[in-house]
Amino acid sequence: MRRAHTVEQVRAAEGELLARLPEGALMQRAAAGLAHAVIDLLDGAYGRRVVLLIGPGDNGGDALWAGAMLARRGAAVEAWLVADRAHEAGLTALRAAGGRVAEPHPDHGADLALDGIVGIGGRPGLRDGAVAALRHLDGVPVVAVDIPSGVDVDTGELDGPHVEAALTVTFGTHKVAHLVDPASAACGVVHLVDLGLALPEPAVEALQPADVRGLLPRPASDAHKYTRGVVGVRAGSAHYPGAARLAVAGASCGLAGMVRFVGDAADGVRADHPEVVGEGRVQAWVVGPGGGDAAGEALAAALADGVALVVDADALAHVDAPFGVPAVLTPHAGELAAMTGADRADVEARPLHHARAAADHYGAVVLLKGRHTLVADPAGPVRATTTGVPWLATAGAGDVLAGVIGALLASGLSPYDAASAGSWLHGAAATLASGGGPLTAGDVARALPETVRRVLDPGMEESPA
Ligand SMILES: NC(=O)C1=CN([C@@H]2O[C@H](COP(=O)(O)OP(=O)(O)OC[C@H]3O[C@@H](n4cnc5c(N)ncnc54)[C@H](OP(=O)(O)O)[C@@H]3O)[C@@H](O)[C@H]2O)[C@@H](O)CC1
Ligand SMILES: Nc1ncnc2c1ncn2[C@@H]1O[C@H](COP(=O)(O)OP(=O)(O)O)[C@@H](O)[C@H]1O
Ligand SMILES: [K+]
Repeated sequence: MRRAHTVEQVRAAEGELLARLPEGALMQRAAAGLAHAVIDLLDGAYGRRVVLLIGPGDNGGDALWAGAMLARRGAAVEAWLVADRAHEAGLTALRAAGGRVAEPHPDHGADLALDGIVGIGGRPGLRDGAVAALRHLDGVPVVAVDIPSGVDVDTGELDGPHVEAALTVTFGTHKVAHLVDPASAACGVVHLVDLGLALPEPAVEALQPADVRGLLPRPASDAHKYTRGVVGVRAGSAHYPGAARLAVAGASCGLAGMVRFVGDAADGVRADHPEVVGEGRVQAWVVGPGGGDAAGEALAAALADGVALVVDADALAHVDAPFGVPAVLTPHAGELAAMTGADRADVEARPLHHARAAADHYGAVVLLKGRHTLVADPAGPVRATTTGVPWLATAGAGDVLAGVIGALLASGLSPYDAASAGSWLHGAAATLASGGGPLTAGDVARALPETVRRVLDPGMEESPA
């Protein structure tokens, strides 16, 4: 599991460790990890040109100490001080290693810039000195120290200018902004340097292949189709028959024992999936994709069964709070805005806030779709999905997602686990189907069994941030 903690949690954990370690030891660990990550990225230090952007606090201290290590290995290192003060011991170390301090200027020839403007002590936005210095670094890859300066660390929100990093090297644990958009999109690849912190339950977490492997249902040796769970799909309409077929395609990923379908598009559904049967008992319903005007009735019919639900698309407009049955609500930003009366732009700017608030309001798991989909439960950390590719932003992809989550719910996973593992698989299937190029929603559904096969193979590595 990738875990992300708040600034307050990090400060408390660091405080305990600082009291036991010699002064400066933690910063040395952080700076050494940072310098190694830079050397990896530059494929060496000797002869490379590195600019350090140095703010007033310990974040700048990390960058200065790392700069000193790079200078000792033969890099030409120049520190630009963008605040009214800078970490004294770090400055002394940089100078002693042959690095120099300079005013920001355009003729630096830098191969890379280190952003040590602010870390977890920073407020959103950047001050003028930092903005002016960054203008000279247009086109130069930036490695953010701990956090791309200017983002809101605990919410992942943006308010004013911020650094766009190619790589972020963080310390001790991930921070919320590394996982939650829009800030996480400014982090680039995120690399964690372990500091040995003892940390409490995280605020946000992201499943890794081993976590998904642990959650996925596997048929027992004496399994039959009913013990594996039956998922029902109530979807589609005369207007949107394709949504029914795509939701069924997701549900037919093989993770449940049987799929039932109720709706107008039964002929098309059976042409795609001859194994799909009609109305009957289910352990979970998927309601809403392409449901049109009949989505309210479909939701009422599914609710009458008293089983777990995935509520998507047109059915979301008929959800009352509190919802009262185990459920996953799967809005995109526009749908969540319509449900709660918020502005769509505000949902996109503050997805963590809105996902959490909606989960509390409805007393249900809310899966807010986006680049990093968020899964909020009324209790427990929010889960962010870091699998997937932008090609997945394609019509019908959400229908497939609803189907997969339904299959996992029917197999016995909790709404929280079904939503987060389903979203992870959906993103991973998109990456597999894309192979770097375009895809359709049907391609994502077809890639699901191979994605499951790969994740069940314990050799699969960590997913990227
Ligand atoms: N603690 C530890 O054990 C370890 C910590 N480590 C490192 O320390 C970092 C935290 O350092 P920190 O606490 O000194 O805060 P930091 O982020 O450098 O900010 C400093 C000052 O910046 C200012 N400022 C605020 N917003 C601003 C803005 N938008 N634009 C410009 N300036 C702004 C504000 O001061 P002000 O000017 O408002 O008085 C604020 O006080 C952490 O991220 C990690 O890198 C590692 O070494 C591992 C061990
Ligand atoms: N930039 C992006 N990168 C990766 N995935 C994305 C991005 N934008 C959207 N997605 C994903 O694409 C899917 C789109 O679903 P949705 O908006 O419901 O489409 P539809 O209603 O057409 O099925 C969601 O799973 C969402 O998380
Ligand atoms: K920084």
